[in-house]
Amino acid sequence: MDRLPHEKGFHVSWDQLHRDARALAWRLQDTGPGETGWRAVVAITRGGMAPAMIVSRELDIRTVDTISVKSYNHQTQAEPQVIKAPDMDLVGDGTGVLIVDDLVDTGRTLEVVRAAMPRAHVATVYAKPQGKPQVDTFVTEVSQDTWIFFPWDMALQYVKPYHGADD
Ligand SMILES: O=P(O)(O)OC[C@H]1O[C@H](OP(=O)(O)OP(=O)(O)O)[C@H](O)[C@@H]1O
Ligand code: HPA
Ligand SMILES: [Mg+2]
Repeated sequence: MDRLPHEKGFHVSWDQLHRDARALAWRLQDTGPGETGWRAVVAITRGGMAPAMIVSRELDIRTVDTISVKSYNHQTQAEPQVIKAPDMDLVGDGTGVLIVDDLVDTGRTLEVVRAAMPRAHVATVYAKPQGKPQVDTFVTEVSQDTWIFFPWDMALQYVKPYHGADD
């Protein structure tokens, strides 16, 4: 958590992520591209891959591609760049394509992704206020000063009991 000073932490377990990604799929059913269905899911690597797997399973979308955006040069935030594009013959201008990421924070990643596929539908599991305008569908909003910790970045560990903690 060395990027920004965040006031709060929101810790997401695998179980919670599974439920929230399923809730996202549930929402997307009603906002989908109608009878033709989604043509493909594009996951934004790497955080979008686990949610994209769950969403594509729930919506029975078998075609899944990836896009990779690099936003940081070591610790310095730089102009985000697409370093791995999806198959452009497949995704075209994004019509019928569902883009999935774990969260939107500032929205800079999604700005770049949207520029590549302007007609795609963008979905994230979590959203912070600054990035919300970049997202079409999301499940849970957290405040801008909250850092979201994902299960792949955490481990179970021992916690001292309250009793005797000050000894
Ligand atoms: O809205 P933004 O401010 O652009 O931030 C959101 C992006 O940042 C994180 O990815 P990161 O670039 O850390 O890479 P990762 O998915 O490989 O962890 C997160 O998974 C989003 O993709
Ligand atoms: O709150 C966050 N959690 C994890 N990764 C992130 N990348 C940007 N914001 C976040
Ligand atoms: Mg990411």
